[in-house]
Amino acid sequence: MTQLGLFAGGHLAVDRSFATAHRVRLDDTSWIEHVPGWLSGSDDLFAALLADAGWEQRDRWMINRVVREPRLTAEYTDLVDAPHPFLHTVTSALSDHYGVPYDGLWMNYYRDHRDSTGWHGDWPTCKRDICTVPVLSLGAARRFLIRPRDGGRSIGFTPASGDLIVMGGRCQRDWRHSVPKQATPAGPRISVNFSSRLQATPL
Ligand SMILES: O=C(O)CCC(=O)C(=O)O
Ligand SMILES: [Fe+2]
Repeated sequence: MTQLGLFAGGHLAVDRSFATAHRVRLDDTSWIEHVPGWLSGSDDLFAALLADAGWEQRDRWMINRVVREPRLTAEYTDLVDAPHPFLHTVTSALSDHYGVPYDGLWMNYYRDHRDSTGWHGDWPTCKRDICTVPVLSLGAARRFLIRPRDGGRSIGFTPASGDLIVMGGRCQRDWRHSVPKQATPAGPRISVNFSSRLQATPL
């Protein structure tokens, strides 16, 4: 672990060696990677983002009615506006390791076990066949599922606070992912999704 910053008494660091990374091959062209314990000091980052990010309740049209999204969202299309300085360190470590120039953030705040994200592929942040999408988990552990686009068995992960889940290859084309609601109570969770203008631009 390299120590990269001290904020609000907390020791924040990322593992630039990605020593704990475990890659699962989904099919010939898609993969998903779990990196347990990648960020240390995650509770401090969680608390700071909860307090300082610009959380919004979004509504969306579903066929003919407006549906309130079951989570809050904070979007930073330009990394310079990131609500915490350590997010710059996190982003540069991810860009160096995965070879993608990440330059934006998309964050979800799941207030409790009733909040969720339905099955989807990332759009409009991934307009290329091949995209690498890192998602950093902070706070409560929740299930993260991925399944083939046309249906089939899902593969599940339970990223803990500080864990990274990375979707790669054709995941956003051929697979769908979700964070389901759950029956058992869970505390709040934030996910930080990293985006890149490059990947958002079709080839
Ligand atoms: O919260 C997560 O772990 C995933 C969120 C997600 O897939 C998204 O916002 O596109
Ligand atoms: Fe997503």
